[in-house]
Amino acid sequence: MAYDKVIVPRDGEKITVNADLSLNVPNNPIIPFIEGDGIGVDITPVMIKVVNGAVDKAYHGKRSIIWMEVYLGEKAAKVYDGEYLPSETLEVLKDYIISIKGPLTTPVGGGFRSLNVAVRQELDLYVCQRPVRWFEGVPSPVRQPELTDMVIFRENAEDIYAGIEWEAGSDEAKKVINFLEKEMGVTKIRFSEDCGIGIKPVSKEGSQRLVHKAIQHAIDNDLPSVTLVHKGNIMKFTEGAFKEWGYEVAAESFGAALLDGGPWMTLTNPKTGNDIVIKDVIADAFLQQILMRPADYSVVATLNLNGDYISDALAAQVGGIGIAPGANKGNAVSVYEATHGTAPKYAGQDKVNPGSLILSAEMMLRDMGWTEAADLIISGIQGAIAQKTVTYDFERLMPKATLLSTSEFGDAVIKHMDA
Ligand SMILES: NC(=O)C1=CN([C@@H]2O[C@H](COP(=O)(O)OP(=O)(O)OC[C@H]3O[C@@H](n4cnc5c(N)ncnc54)[C@H](OP(=O)(O)O)[C@@H]3O)[C@@H](O)[C@H]2O)C=CC1
Ligand SMILES: O=C(O)CCC(=O)C(=O)O
Ligand SMILES: [Mg+2]
Repeated sequence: MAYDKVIVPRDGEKITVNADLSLNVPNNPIIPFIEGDGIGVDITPVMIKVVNGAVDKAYHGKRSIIWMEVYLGEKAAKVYDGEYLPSETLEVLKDYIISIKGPLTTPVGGGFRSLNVAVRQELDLYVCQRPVRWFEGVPSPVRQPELTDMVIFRENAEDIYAGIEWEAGSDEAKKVINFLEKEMGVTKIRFSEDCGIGIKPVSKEGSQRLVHKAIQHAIDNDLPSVTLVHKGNIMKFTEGAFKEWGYEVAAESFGAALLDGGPWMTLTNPKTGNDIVIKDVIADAFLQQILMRPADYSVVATLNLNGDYISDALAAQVGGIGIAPGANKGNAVSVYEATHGTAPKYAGQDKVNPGSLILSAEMMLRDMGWTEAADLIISGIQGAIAQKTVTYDFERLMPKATLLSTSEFGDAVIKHMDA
């Protein structure tokens, strides 16, 4: 298929999806990439170099990734005459199934709030999967960072990220407030004259498909628990319902039974025979417990806003968002991306840590079944950190470390791939 601005390489093939959602990955898959704004220009080429290095080392030319640039954000606005979110890009991301993106700035005054959120919603990438693990030697603010080993499953399509809100004083806000007061009997809007209004949609279907994926991940990876994190004591019909629907899907789809009379549940992992506990915790208590008792948590399933906060908080425990990977996943299509943003003050300085995007690519390779290349990336990162050859974010906290630039760190990762 010919696109308007995207040049499809001749020497690659498409990844396709089977009816059971498994992937057919050719030996020369075309993978679309989005450079990203801000530090995207620094980290994306380094990620590509590291991935190519791992694939070459693992498969000696029998497999290779054929990269295809597609455009979103500021670069798209240049290529597509002012369009930040070209429909062609969304089409390519859908057609090619697996892709990877750098971070994007939300344009000031644009018609949408966040391009990143827009991509997730347009492609219905309803899972934001963010693993949090510690690499030996990474500086951490906690005493035993090795105890933090979790995978966040953040709902990615609903909640306040739907962007349904009206500015204080606007006709729309007044209209909604009027409706709430006159027709819904609401008496608790404290200052109704100057009040912004936001709506938080949370559905049964949206909650259950997310929790289903989280439980399946625990089964596939033989993990001991899935924790539903919510603020259901305050937001009963959104966050509270998420919890109820989560337990319901555990019982109805996976045969979970009440543990000691409930509400916690347990199920037997059909693949290993081990128990998986399904439990829940209120979000504020959870933020305390991840510091005090991180070993109690493994898979975490939560709503969109909680997941956003929890992602950065947990990343901090294992070294910060310089080393926090992620993936946005739908039923077939996935877009891999780091947890961090565009860090504009460092843009173009060849300074920041490319680890988050490299580890996002490592997740991508593993999901493609290219585990040998994925393993090499892990050993390369471990080796570079063990030698204390790191970027500024680690170097400033690590005694006697050698400061590397973004590109030098990428080269160090490649150098240590055999380690
Ligand atoms: N998915 C996405 O594309 C996301 C986009 N954004 C967007 O990014 C922009 C900037 O957001 P902001 O709130 O500043 O958050 P950022 O995540 O961009 O940066 C915050 C801080 O985190 C640290 N940091 C971020 N990335 C790295 C890295 N690769 N290596 C080392 N340290 C890193 C830096 O800390 P220090 O100063 O201590 O060195 C940086 O100042 C906004 O427009 C926001 O909307 C935000 C989050 C996600
Ligand atoms: O899109 C944005 O600007 C922020 C998104 C974000 O913080 C996240 O996905 O973690
Ligand atoms: Mg965030």
